[in-house]
Amino acid sequence: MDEEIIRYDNVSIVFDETTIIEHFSLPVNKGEKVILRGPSGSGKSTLLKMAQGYARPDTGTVSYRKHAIDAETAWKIRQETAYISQDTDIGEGIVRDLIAGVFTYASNKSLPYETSLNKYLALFSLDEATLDKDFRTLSGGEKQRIVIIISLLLERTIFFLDEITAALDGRMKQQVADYFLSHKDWTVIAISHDEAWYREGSRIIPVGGN
Ligand SMILES: Nc1ncnc2c1ncn2[C@@H]1O[C@H](COP(=O)(O)OP(=O)(O)OP(=O)(O)O)[C@@H](O)[C@H]1O
Repeated sequence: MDEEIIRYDNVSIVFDETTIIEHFSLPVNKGEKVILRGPSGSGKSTLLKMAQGYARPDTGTVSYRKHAIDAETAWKIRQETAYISQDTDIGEGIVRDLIAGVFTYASNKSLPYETSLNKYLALFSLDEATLDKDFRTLSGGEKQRIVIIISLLLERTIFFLDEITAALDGRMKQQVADYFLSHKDWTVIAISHDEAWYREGSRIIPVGGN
């Protein structure tokens, strides 16, 4: 039987008296690859934020594994899912130290991330020398790939991806999209305008007026 991960049920949200999202409904089952497509300002990022409890609908409900999202479930969701955005402002310092810092948190401590790190660097065409650079000196595309790698090292299987390939070149857009789309068990809700995400097996969901 299909295992429901996220469900938007008749969700509406109003900001500053403007209705941004109106009567949006979408069930997302385990393993589905959902691509949200819509004009700028149509509320795509807000929908992803709702799925992690960072935004609340004015009417309707958003559920995670059949439980309406509230403060308690939001905490659990953030432990179990990964949100990656195109905002790569994750801090300063040497890349290797930044990555190590993520794994000093109690909840991530048991993950043997070092064994996977080199595999991901190679997969996304980053030199090992990148680890010894100051994060601030990396290009936008390099920063984006490091942020993606950190999320992958956390070994989550539910991903909310907000335009994560926007700063990458054509070949790398494809490489990253392929990686997320190819894992059968992973549940992915991605916002992207890049063609790399639009392919057989992806479920394209229009948001707003398109
Ligand atoms: N917390 C907030 N308070 C007020 N307005 C907000 C808030 N969050 C989002 N908005 C507004 O809601 C609208 C939708 O924003 P959102 O970022 O969800 O759109 P989007 O479809 O992801 O846009 P883009 O494709 O440009 O990233 C925008 O006009 C934004 O300014």
